[in-house]
Formats: sequence, C-alpha cells, structure tokens
Amino acid sequence: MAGQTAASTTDSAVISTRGLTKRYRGGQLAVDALDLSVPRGSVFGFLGPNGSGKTTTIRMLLGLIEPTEGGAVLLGEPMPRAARHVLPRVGALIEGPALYGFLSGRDNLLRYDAADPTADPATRTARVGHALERVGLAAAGSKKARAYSLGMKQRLGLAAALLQPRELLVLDEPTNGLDPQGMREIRSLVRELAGDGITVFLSSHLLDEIEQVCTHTAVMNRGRLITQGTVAEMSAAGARGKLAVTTPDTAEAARVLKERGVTDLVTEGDEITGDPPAADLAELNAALVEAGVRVRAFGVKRASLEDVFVQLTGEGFDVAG
Ligand SMILES: Nc1ncnc2c1ncn2[C@@H]1O[C@H](COP(=O)(O)OP(=O)(O)OP(=O)(O)O)[C@@H](O)[C@H]1O
Repeated sequence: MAGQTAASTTDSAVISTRGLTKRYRGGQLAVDALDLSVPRGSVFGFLGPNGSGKTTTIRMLLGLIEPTEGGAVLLGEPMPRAARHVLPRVGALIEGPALYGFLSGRDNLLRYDAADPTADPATRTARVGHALERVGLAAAGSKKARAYSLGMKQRLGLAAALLQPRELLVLDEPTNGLDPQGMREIRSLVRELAGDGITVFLSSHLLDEIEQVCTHTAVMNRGRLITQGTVAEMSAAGARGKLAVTTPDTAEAARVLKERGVTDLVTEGDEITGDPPAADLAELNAALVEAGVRVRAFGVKRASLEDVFVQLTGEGFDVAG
C-alpha cells in the first residue's frame, strides 16, 4: 500500500526547491527563485492565475525541463539527476492523459501497464481492474475511451498514474475544463487518495477548489512565490475576517457600528460589512439590539484565499480562462 511505502522516506518534505528559476529562451522569466516545501501527507494546492509559472514549475519538478538556476529535491533525491530512480514513486497527470479513443478504458490501462518494464505481466489484469475500481470506472471499463466524458478521461488518467503504488501524485490543473459534477468527482477522489497516505500536489487557478480540497497551499503570481502555509493559516492570518450584520434597519445599524469603531462599512441590500473593532463582539451585538436594530444575523466571515491574494499582491485574482 502506498501509505507503507511512504514511510520509507522519513524526511517530512516530499518536494523542496531552492531558488528554482526558469528563464525561457525568448527571455521570459517564468519562475523566479522559488523556495517551495511540500510536507509529506499534505494535499498541497499550487495556486496562481494563468501564466503565473505553475506548469513550468511542475515540469522542472518532474525533470521534464532543466531549471536555469536553483534546484528541486523530490522524495529526498535531486532532480533531474535522480529522475530514473525517483519517478517510479511518483504518479503524474499533466495536460490531460494521452488515450487511444478506439480502445476501451481497460485496454488503455493494459497498454500503459505493458509499457512499464517493471510491471509483472502475470498480475496485469488484476492491477488494471484494481486501478479502474479505485477511480470508480469499473463499470465503464469496457466502454471505448472516446465515449468517456472529460471527467471520466481524467479519472482514467489518474488510474494510469495509480497502476503502481505511489508516494506522491502530481496533478496539473486536474479539474480544468470539467463540469461541476466532474470537478466534484475529482475532488473526492483526491481526498480519498490523500486518505490512503499519498501526498497530492495539485495546481489550480481556482481559489475555492484549493479551499475545498487542500490542507496546504503556495500562492504564485508572475513567477514568484507570494506565500505558502496551511490553508487554515492563510485564511486566518492573511487577512482579517469581516464583520457582517444582516438587518432591515441598515441605516441605524451603520450608525451604531461606526460609533463603536467598525471601519470600512459597506451596505449591500440588507447586509452591512466592515472591519471588526478590537472590542468584544457580544457587546457590539448588544448595542445594536439596544438601539432597536432588528438583527437577523451577526458574525465574522472567514477571510477567503482570494482576500489573502488581493491583500498580498494588491491585485485582483483575475483569471482569463
Ligand atoms: N516553452 C515556453 N517558451 C517560452 N515561454 C513560455 C513557455 N512556456 C511557458 N512560457 C511562459 O512562461 C510563463 C509561465 O507559464 P506557465 O505555463 O508555467 O504558467 P501557468 O501558471 O502554468 O499557467 P497556465 O495555467 O495558463 O498553464 C507564461 O508567461 C508563459 O507564456
């Protein structure tokens, strides 16, 4: 089981990079001195708008392209030098799986497995059956791959990456182009795999996806690392939460809140938000009620990763595609 193989490397970072830099031939600085540390057992969300350098980083991590400067260590081994030795322990899905549409899902996996010189032919059928089950494609295994939905194709790609036990899965934008149902399926699969002890490193330009599925995140912008840490830390410390009061008496509520030190008040419909004061929130609520404000809801909204991104970069998280 992957959880058992995972114990073989005790170092807590499964991916670490130092000063990892890529300048493309045209002069484009795609990744700029990146120091990344991905803890073992995490679901690590590599977040950034399109063009921020995520795919370039992943390509360097997997030894597909050479860094211009700096280096990456994968499962304790330097890349790309140790690629042959390390990559069998890593499952990867980048830019969608390469599938033969005229073959069934099962036959596609049989071909992948046959291409692996370390895979024992005697146990091939069982291995492929297990991989199909793991991604929820057992019933659709004999359907032609061209009849698969995009989400099913992604799952088949994941099955291919999971034919062998892996310590680490690297997924580049695994939900890109999927409908909401397909996205949910991939997310729950990622959670299951993490539950089995596999560290998952996934890139995404979707903030809410990272918040829903990841334990840790690193945020990229224009090739540079903006911040990294646990998702909980980011939302808690990166930006303060907003006080939100729902009431039909917005004008009176705004007056009381302002008087009590709430700043940056914004009224939208029957909701007023603002930066909470240092004072006790229970007292603030009592003051509203005392002033005759009919309070329907009162609380502090957790800051989102988007708030953190905007606060740290001074830019909106504006994604083209
Ligand atoms: N082969 C290449 N040659 C030159 N420039 C490139 C090459 N590949 C990517 N770039 C540039 O490097 C920058 C980072 O691209 P990269 O694909 O790594 O970003 P990304 O965050 O993965 O974005 P996306 O989600 O759109 O793939 C972009 O400005 C891109 O245009």
